[in-house]
Amino acid sequence: MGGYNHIEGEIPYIDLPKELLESKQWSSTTEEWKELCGKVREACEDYGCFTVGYDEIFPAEQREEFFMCMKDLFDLPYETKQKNSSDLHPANRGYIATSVVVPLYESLGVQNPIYLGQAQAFTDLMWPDGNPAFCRSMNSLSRNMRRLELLSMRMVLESYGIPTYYEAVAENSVASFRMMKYRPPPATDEVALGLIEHTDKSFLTILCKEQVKGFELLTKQGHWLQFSPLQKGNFLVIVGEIFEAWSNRKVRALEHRVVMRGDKARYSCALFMVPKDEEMIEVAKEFVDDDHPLLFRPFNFAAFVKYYNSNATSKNALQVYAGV
Ligand SMILES: O=C(O)CCC(=O)C(=O)O
Ligand SMILES: [Fe+2]
Repeated sequence: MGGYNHIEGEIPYIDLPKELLESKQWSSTTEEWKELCGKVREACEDYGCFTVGYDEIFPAEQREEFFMCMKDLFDLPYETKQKNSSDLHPANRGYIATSVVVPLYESLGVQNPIYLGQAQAFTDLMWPDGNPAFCRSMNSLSRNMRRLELLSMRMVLESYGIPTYYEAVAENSVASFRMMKYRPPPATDEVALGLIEHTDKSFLTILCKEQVKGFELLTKQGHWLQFSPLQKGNFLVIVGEIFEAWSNRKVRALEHRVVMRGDKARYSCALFMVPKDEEMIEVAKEFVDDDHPLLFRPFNFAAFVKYYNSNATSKNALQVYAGV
């Protein structure tokens, strides 16, 4: 397996040039562009994830500022956080409080904070007296993550020779932003599950991490690998189940979990590229032939989420729900 800039702890690191991230024109015929698209695709197929650096465009200070804001958010009273609610999408658009099921985990989801109005509405809900720093910071971080998400998607499609799907995928998806806090285990020498192993219900997920360990991923060889804070790249691009289905399993959804050790709380945030509720997910015809029979029947995204939410303990929910 070749071609990655760097593999540390078995996760590929891909150096996406600053110009590419800044540019609005993501199409090119140069060899360099093609080669880079190939690397992104290979990472999605072989690993289900890759890391990228992003410091020039989104400096560490700005990320740190947002993580400070997030601490204030989770310090708000339960009653306030609970105002952010959603029946169909508790994880993507609502508040998940710590409970017996997830004793260390707490999260708040916001739909499309890449738009200032949406970021403002959430901020007003949490801080009726205002919190402009939070609003600005969430809006700017999520916009940068969305840019990275769209670019990654574009590059994979380009590498498969089907860039024309890009517009539809981008337009028919929403940017679901989720902020998470994990409490440390009750005793410092204890190791405790922060978030159970799962694959994301997204096309792609961009994860931004603070310097507290805990993210673990299942390698193709079947062992759990800790994502080291020293690993190059501050953003992790993760393949989700929807992309796996749409590509007829050409790309692989990454199984991951969070394991808490030590005495520090952990904060993280992620942007999920999820289909709009009404969207039908249908395997792209280019991925089906005599050697690659159709693996998933067309399914509606919201109906699948509803099924998953009521059968959350079932593994391989998508396979059970939409597998041929
Ligand atoms: O907090 C993390 O690092 C991972 C979160 C995650 O996997 C998720 O929200 O789907
Ligand atoms: Fe996840």
